[in-house]
Amino acid sequence: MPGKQPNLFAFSDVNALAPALRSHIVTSQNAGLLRHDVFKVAVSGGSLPKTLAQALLAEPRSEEDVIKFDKWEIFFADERAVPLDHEDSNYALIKKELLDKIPASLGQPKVYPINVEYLNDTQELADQYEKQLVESFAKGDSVRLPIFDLLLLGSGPDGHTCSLFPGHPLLRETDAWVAPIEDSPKPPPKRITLTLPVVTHAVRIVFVATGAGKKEIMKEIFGAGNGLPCALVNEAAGDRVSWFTDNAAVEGVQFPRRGFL
Ligand SMILES: O=C1O[C@H](COP(=O)(O)O)[C@@H](O)[C@H](O)[C@H]1O
Repeated sequence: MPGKQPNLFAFSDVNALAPALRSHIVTSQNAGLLRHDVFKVAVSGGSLPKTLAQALLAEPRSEEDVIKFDKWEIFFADERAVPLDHEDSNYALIKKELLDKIPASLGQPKVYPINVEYLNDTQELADQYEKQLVESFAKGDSVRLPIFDLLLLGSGPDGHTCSLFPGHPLLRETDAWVAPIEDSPKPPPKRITLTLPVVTHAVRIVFVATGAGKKEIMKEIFGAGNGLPCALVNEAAGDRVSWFTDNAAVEGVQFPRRGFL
């Protein structure tokens, strides 16, 4: 892998991982607030929200460690074309795991769910979500891409991230910021997702991958020339990417660059 390499932070377990993940997120938050007085973040579903909640709902260890939720704008890295209270909804998951548990004293984030009026037309669902991004990021100006302060992503056991799946033509999308997918190999089939250029242009990108079930795909992602979506993000974004894993997920994985916290 040429150029700057992604960082890897591996921990004994999720309890050890969570405080380090929090520090990384807080650093990103504080940089975002300095830059534009807001913290623009996109989150994934799957196994991530639980770990994220463990990290973010812990007591701050100092004044610099405070999560300023009232300054957060939370978008979805991908979402399934289902109602917001459906068991497959990424919004429902993050709401249950995190949003509903944020103490009022910490302030509440501005959250951008999909517009469920368009569930039957995934192209329109994606276009409407992109419109929300345009309103938030461009504010009347013309911008080529939305630059998130932070993306919080998962990696599926097939190497997918967001709803960008291995070998799918959507990986070649260069114009749209948000795209529909109607043939997701992982159910449910109809979804929308941030596209690869949006993902790779974020200021920082975090992957959280835990458990022995991720070990084999982690070897592939960090192997040569596999074209897996997670590997494409690593290649394009280099050291703006940080992987937070437990030891079980990275047993036997050769990392070009191992970080220490
Ligand atoms: O379908 C999805 O899967 C990925 C990975 O999920 P995980 O449970 O293996 O962590 C997730 O990041 C994505 O948001 C979700 O829609």
